[in-house]
Amino acid sequence: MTAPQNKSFPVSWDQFHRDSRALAWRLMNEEPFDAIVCITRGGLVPAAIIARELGIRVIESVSISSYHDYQKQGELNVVKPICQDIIDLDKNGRILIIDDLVDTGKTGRAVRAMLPNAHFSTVYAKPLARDLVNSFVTEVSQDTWIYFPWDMDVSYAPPIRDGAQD
Ligand SMILES: O=P(O)(O)OC[C@H]1O[C@H](OP(=O)(O)OP(=O)(O)O)[C@H](O)[C@@H]1O
Ligand SMILES: Nc1nc2[nH]cnc2c(=O)[nH]1
Ligand SMILES: [Mg+2]
Repeated sequence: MTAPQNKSFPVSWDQFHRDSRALAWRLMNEEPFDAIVCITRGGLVPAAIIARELGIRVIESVSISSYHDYQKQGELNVVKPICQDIIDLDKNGRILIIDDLVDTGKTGRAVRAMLPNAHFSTVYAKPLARDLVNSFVTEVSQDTWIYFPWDMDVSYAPPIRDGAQD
């Protein structure tokens, strides 16, 4: 159980695109990769952006779910495992694992165990799991919840003097 995540970090589509591109720039130093394994669902969007920037056309997914009740993490459930062809490719150490973020690190650790030689990258990282990833773009504090553009909608914001929250 981690501290309550009572700060918020909303991310727009523009910002997420820019941050994912920044990660692709960093990965230019680690190339070449034979394939991307994205951790769905959150890893799908950054994987698409990075695949485009680095010219990677082999994309596999591994589906892990553990946040069954909004911010509450429960038991880890591997909904779709990685196919054997990709596990075999890991021997060459040229697989890139992509996710949107690491928080406690529980999800990332499970995928790391499946592909021990892979390079693991996320767009955002919280301190508890920062050392688990080989590269990331932005660190946010452990008590912050990141809101991704696909989880948000445009809505009315009351004026600051009427008690708007930041
Ligand atoms: O480091 P952890 O504490 O394990 O949390 C990180 C994981 O949590 C989120 O996925 P989630 O389980 O919510 O599923 P989703 O990607 O399908 O939204 C996020 O996309 C990461 O995969
Ligand atoms: N959207 C979102 N999902 C998460 N899963 C674990 N931590 C987070 C977070 O900060 N934001
Ligand atoms: Mg996820």
